[in-house]
Amino acid sequence: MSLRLNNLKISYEKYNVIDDVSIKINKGDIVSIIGRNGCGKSTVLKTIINLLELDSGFVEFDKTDVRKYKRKDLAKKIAFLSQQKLSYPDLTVETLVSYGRYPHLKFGKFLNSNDKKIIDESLKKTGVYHLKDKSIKKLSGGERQRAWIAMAICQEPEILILDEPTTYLDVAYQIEVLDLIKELNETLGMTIVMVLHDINLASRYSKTIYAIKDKKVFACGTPNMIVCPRVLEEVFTINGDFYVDEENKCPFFIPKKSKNKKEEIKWKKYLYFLFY
Ligand SMILES: Nc1ncnc2c1ncn2[C@@H]1O[C@H](COP(=O)(O)OP(=O)(O)OP(=O)(O)O)[C@@H](O)[C@H]1O
Repeated sequence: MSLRLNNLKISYEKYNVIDDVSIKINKGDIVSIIGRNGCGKSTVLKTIINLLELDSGFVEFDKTDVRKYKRKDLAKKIAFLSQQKLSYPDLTVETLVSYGRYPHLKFGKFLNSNDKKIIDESLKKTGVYHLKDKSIKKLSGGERQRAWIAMAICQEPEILILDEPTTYLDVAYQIEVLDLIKELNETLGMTIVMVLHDINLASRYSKTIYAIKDKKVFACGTPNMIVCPRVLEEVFTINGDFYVDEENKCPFFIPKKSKNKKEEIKWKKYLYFLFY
């Protein structure tokens, strides 16, 4: 398995959002992409499954441009979970998870006993087997996220792509979902690419982090190389106190106030206007 994003340049109509981004993902890696809101993280993820037209550059999976794959063939290799939507279809967990088998079905064929076995295994691996007959509308946030992940692993992908998998989850569910993702990486050798907003979680769960700023990769490397004063000041205009998480062997930090004075002044003016 090899995945390379090469010198990507991407625009929405005339508005350029990514100027020159290259990312190399190795088999078995856990890669997180971090950066400020609107810097283009989701845009970059979408190019991996050929959802967007590129101005220039290319994405290569197993040495073949993803634009040359049939959508169904790509879906057998790469599963993509977009940011959680606020409305959910009224499906049982089992039906939702079974959708993961569709890229593997031949035209006009139904799920066979092997597909059903894979569905059951996916439900069990993600700890939602006991919920299989429940509507996904009636699940808690953490359970629902696990059900979506079950659908993705039911696809039996080599790469799992997750756009902010911890959004809307409380801290316990965030850890639960990321522990599950780590376990999938360790036990099934699944390569993980995700966008995370929480830098401490990215530090704890990633092997490699890419930080995006000004439409480019500002820095990439191990958590030790990225979760440091210079990178966080440059990318997020924040500083903080940095520590080592001895148990998880990674850096973590406690942020302090924004260093961007101009932004602070703008907000103060706005609050003044609202309240006086
Ligand atoms: N379909 C679209 N049409 C036009 N502009 C878009 C579209 N999707 C995203 N954008 C713009 O492209 C920029 C990058 O968006 P993107 O969603 O990739 O950022 P992000 O880093 O994932 O943001 P966030 O952290 O807020 O989720 C933003 O300015 C956004 O408004």
